[in-house]
Amino acid sequence: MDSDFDVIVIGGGAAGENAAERAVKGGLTAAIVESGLVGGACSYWACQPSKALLRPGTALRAARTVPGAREAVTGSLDVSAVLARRDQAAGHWDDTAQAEWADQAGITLVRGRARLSGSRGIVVTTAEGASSNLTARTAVVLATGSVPALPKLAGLPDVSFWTTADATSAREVPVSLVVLGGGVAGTELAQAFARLGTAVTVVARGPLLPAFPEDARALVAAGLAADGVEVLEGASAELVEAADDGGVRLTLDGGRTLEAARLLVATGRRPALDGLGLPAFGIEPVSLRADTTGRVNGLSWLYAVGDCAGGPKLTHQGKYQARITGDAIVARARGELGAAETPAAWSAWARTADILAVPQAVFTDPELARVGMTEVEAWEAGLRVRAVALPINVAAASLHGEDYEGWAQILVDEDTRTIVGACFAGPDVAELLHAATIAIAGEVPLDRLWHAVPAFPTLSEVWLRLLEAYGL
Ligand SMILES: Cc1cc2nc3c(=O)[nH]c(=O)nc-3n(C[C@H](O)[C@H](O)[C@H](O)COP(=O)(O)OP(=O)(O)OC[C@H]3O[C@@H](n4cnc5c(N)ncnc54)[C@H](O)[C@@H]3O)c2cc1C
Ligand SMILES: NC(=O)c1ccc[n+]([C@@H]2O[C@H](COP(=O)([O-])OP(=O)(O)OC[C@H]3O[C@@H](n4cnc5c(N)ncnc54)[C@H](O)[C@@H]3O)[C@@H](O)[C@H]2O)c1
Repeated sequence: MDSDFDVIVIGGGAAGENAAERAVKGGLTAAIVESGLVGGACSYWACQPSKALLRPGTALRAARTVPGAREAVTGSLDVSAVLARRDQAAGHWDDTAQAEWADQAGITLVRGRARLSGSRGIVVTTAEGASSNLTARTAVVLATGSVPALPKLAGLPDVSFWTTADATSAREVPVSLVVLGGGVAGTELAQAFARLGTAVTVVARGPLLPAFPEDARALVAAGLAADGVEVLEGASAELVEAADDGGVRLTLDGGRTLEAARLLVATGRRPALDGLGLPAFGIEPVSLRADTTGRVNGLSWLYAVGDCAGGPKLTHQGKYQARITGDAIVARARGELGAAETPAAWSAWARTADILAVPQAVFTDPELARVGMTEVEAWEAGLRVRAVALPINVAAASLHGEDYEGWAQILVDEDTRTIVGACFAGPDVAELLHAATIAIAGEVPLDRLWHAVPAFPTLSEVWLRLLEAYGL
C-alpha cells in the first residue's frame, strides 16, 4: 500500500467519506483512516437506528388518526420486529458495504487510529498495536466526529448508564428509563422507548428542546405526554446511585428521587479531538476554529469537517462542509483558489450555509423542523425582522388525519424582504423544510415566493397562508 496520498482524511463517518470522495472526484488521491466502522455514528449509533426506532410508532399513530385505517389497527407495536428493522437500518453493525463503496470510489481505506506526527505526517496504530506512517502531500482533513459530553454528576462514574449509542443499539427495551437531557437526542429517544412500552421520565435542566420556539415545543410536549412520558423541565440531577434492584436512583435538586431500570445520559456532545496530537501545532483539543473553506486555526494544510469542526453537529451539514472543503482542497491544489484567499460567500468553496441556512428536523411525533435564524438570533445580528406565525390549518391537514395540529413560522428581513428563518411543527412537517432552506439559501424575495404556488391539497399550502398573513 502507498504511504503517500494527496489528501488523508482521519475518520470515515459521513463527513470524512464525503471529503475523500470530493478530493478523488477532483483528481487527487485520498485515503481514509478509520479506527471503528466506516460510515461512522450516523449509520450505526445515531440517525439511522434512532429513526428506525421512531418510525414504527409514528406510522402506527398516523394510521390511528385516519378513520377507515384506524379500524384496521388492532394491535400494538411488535417490539422484536421494530428492533429487527433497527438492526437492518444499522447495517447489522457491519461496514463491509461501506468499505466496498470506498474501494469503488477510488479511496484507500486504512484501518487503525490516526494521530498527527508532524506537518502532513500521520501515524496509524492498529487494534493489534502495529504502527505505520502516512504522509499527505496536500492536506489532512480531521473528520473524527464527536463524543458524549458527560455532566459532572455525583455518582455517575460509579453507575452503569446508557449513552445515546447504547440506547440506539439496545438489545432490550427496559421497563423504565430516566433520560438526562432534554435536547434533540434525549427527546427523540424518550418517545421511541415510551412507544415500545418503557415508562420514561425526562429530566431537562431548562425547557425541552430549547432551540425551538415555544409554540413548536408545546406541540412536542403534548405528543410526549400523550405517550405517557413525564417531562421534568427546569430540573437538575444532583446525585445518581445504583438501586437495590439493579437499576439507578437519581436525586433531583428539590430532593425528589427517580428510580428506573436504566439511565440514558443525553446531555450533548463535544468534538472528538483527544489523542490527535493537536497541541504540537498549538491547537487546544477543545474546539477548532475552521474558516469558511474548513481550514483550521490558520494552518495551510489542516482542515476539519463534521462534528469535530466545531459547528453544527448534523449529518447533512457535515456532508455539506465536506463537499465544500473537498472542493476547496482541490481548487487550492490546482491553483484556482489562492492559499491565503478567502472565497466569496456562497462560492463553491465557502461553507456559507453553515452560518445562514442550517436545517434541522427533530423526528419526534409531531415533528419539528427549523432552518436559518431564530427571532433572537436575527435581532442579535442586527436584522430588522418580522415574525409571522400561524397554526397549520389547511385542507391537507384535515385530510392528513383527524385533529391535525401544526404550527408554522417565517422570519422576514424587512429590509431585504427575504426569509431568514423558518420553523414548522406538526406531523410530517420535516418534508416542508427544504422549501424554506431553498428560500433562505436562494435569498428569494417574498414577491417572487408569491409566485411559488403550493400544490393542493398539500401541507405546503401553509406557505400561501404565511405569505397572506405577512400581507401579500
Ligand atoms: C442519537 C443521535 C441521533 C442523531 N440523529 C441525527 C439525525 O437524525 N440527523 C442528523 O443530521 N444528525 C443526527 N445526529 C448527529 C449525527 O449523528 C452526527 O452529526 C454525524 O454522525 C457526524 O458525522 P461525522 O462524520 O462528523 O462523525 P462520525 O460519524 O462520528 O465519524 C467519525 C469517525 O471518525 C473515527 N475516528 C475518530 N477518531 C479517529 C482517529 N483518531 N483515527 C481514526 N478514526 C477516528 C470514528 O471511529 C468515526 O467512525 C444524531 C446524533 C445522535 C447522537
Ligand atoms: N434529529 C436530529 O437531527 C438529531 C437527533 C439527535 C441528535 N442530534 C444531534 O446530536 C447532538 C447531540 O444531541 P443531544 O441531544 O445530546 O445534544 P443537545 O445539545 O441537543 O442537548 C443536550 C441537552 O442536555 C442538556 N444538559 C446538559 N447538561 C445537562 C445536565 N447536567 N443535566 C441535565 N441536562 C443537561 C442541555 O441543556 C441540552 O438541552 C446534537 O448536536 C444534535 O444536533 C440530531
